[in-house]
Amino acid sequence: MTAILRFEHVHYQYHPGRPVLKNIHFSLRRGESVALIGGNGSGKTTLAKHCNGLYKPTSGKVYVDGRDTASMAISDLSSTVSYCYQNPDHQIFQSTIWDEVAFGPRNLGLSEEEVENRVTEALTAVGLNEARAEEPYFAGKGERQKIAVASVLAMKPQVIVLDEPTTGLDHRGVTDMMSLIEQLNQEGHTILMVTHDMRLVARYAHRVIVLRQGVIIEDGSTEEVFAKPDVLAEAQVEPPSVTRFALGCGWSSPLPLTLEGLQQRAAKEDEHE
Ligand SMILES: Nc1ncnc2c1ncn2[C@@H]1O[C@H](COP(=O)(O)OP(=O)(O)OP(=O)(O)O)[C@@H](O)[C@H]1O
Repeated sequence: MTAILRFEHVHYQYHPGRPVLKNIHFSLRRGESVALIGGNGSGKTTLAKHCNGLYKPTSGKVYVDGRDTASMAISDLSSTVSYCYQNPDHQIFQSTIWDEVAFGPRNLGLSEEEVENRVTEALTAVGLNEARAEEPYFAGKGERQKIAVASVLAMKPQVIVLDEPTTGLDHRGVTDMMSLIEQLNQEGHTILMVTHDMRLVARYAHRVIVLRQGVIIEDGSTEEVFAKPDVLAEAQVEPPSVTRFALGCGWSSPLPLTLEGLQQRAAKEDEHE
């Protein structure tokens, strides 16, 4: 797999002398499903907003499909990588659901027929095609979240960056949203998901990047990272109960965890909820 997104020694500060991201260096390969985790204020959203050029590094480089984001507009990058806001209300601004989802494809200069096709496909994927004429602001939180995801889908980006996509959703909403994200990944989209929900990480991510105070302190396969409770504790991340269960059995670290085992147990816990 080749790199579709590459951070090279990225530093970022909102205020001089107060760096929020420090020497961030990693690549995402095509088709990966990666979770970005860390405690509150560790820099996850700031990092995520660099992926599509919303933020430009204070120093260092971000490359999207080999192109330096520093010299590109968000609109030029949006067909390759799209960022889905943590709060859908930061993203939604049109008066109907259809217009909201059509906004991005229209900006790409596509024909009205192609725009219609993409909107229908994206709204169908999130189960909202019937509601296309409604006003997004009257939709519930789960539906607004889906509208925001549909808007990203309609751009057909190769990389989808999702910032806490399940926040505020009920159990059914979380299951629907995660099934959709899993399906997109299986169709070949690269996924980078910011989340505090370690059970979702155990079930859906193949790789985990751990941030602490703006520094990547771990980057590895999900089973490798969850086998390091000391790293998770350092990052102020509560390990999923599946790894606590394994630790409780007295297994020595590194734990004999497999991705399949993690996924199965996380799925079982979901069913029992
Ligand atoms: N617009 C801003 N201006 C100034 N400082 C900011 C701004 N946005 C975030 N910060 C600061 O940057 C640091 C990283 O914030 P960020 O939101 O990226 O972290 P996070 O890991 O996503 O947090 P959370 O899990 O709480 O969403 C925090 O100290 C935060 O206060």
